[in-house]
Amino acid sequence: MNAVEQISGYGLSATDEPVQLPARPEPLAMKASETALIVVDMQNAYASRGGYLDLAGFDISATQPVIEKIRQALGAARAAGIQVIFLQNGWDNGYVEAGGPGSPNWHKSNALKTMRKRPELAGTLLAKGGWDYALVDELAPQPGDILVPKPRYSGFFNSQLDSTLRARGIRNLVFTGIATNVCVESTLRDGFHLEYFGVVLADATHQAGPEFAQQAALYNIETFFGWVSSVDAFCRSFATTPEVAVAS
Ligand SMILES: NC(=O)N/C=C\C(=O)O
Repeated sequence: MNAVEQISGYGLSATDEPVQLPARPEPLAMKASETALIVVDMQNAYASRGGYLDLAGFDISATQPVIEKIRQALGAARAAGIQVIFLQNGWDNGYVEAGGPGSPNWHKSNALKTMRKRPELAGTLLAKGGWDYALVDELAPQPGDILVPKPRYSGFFNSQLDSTLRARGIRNLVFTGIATNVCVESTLRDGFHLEYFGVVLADATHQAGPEFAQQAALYNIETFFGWVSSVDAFCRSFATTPEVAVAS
């Protein structure tokens, strides 16, 4: 699918008071109506055994808890009337959108390199319409969510993400997904330059590569490009029912 798709459905919640999201290096004030939860590339390619990252030799053994954390964040976002946007990375099944040897993407994409090394995989990795490209079953888009296809690491490049956000008055982007150090960070950085406030829910993300890549990405985001928070903090901040105090 090439076009942005909105699954028919829900509207915004009645209350739209600003909340203070606990975050590093400081809390961030945001209104639900000006905020989107961005789910980056939660496709079989990045989160499932037998998907692209796994076949290319990256460790994906810790992605299941990330899926569960994203599910929690999605529940809180939808209940609070926060727009949910899924990014989906990949190309047509002839790989025209991937670029040929004239594109750095052709040289750096580990999916394309893996298919060149293993010709029996040709046409399978990140190809629209295939299992590898599909979102993981646990995170199927719901009515009201928006699906934005993208052909490069940054969700803002050659996609309809920016216009989709601006048309809705959205200026805060809450990031989840895989990989923290590639598509999450690339999208958050481009968002920074387009004047979006970017927050990563760290426990709802996972790196491609060693653990230090996760820490480096989070350090960069916290220090230069945005804020770092957690799923628990996000869910509590936007909870639609007041918490009941429990006596200890
Ligand atoms: N979704 C991502 O962060 N992707 C990382 C690598 C790739 O797509 O080759």
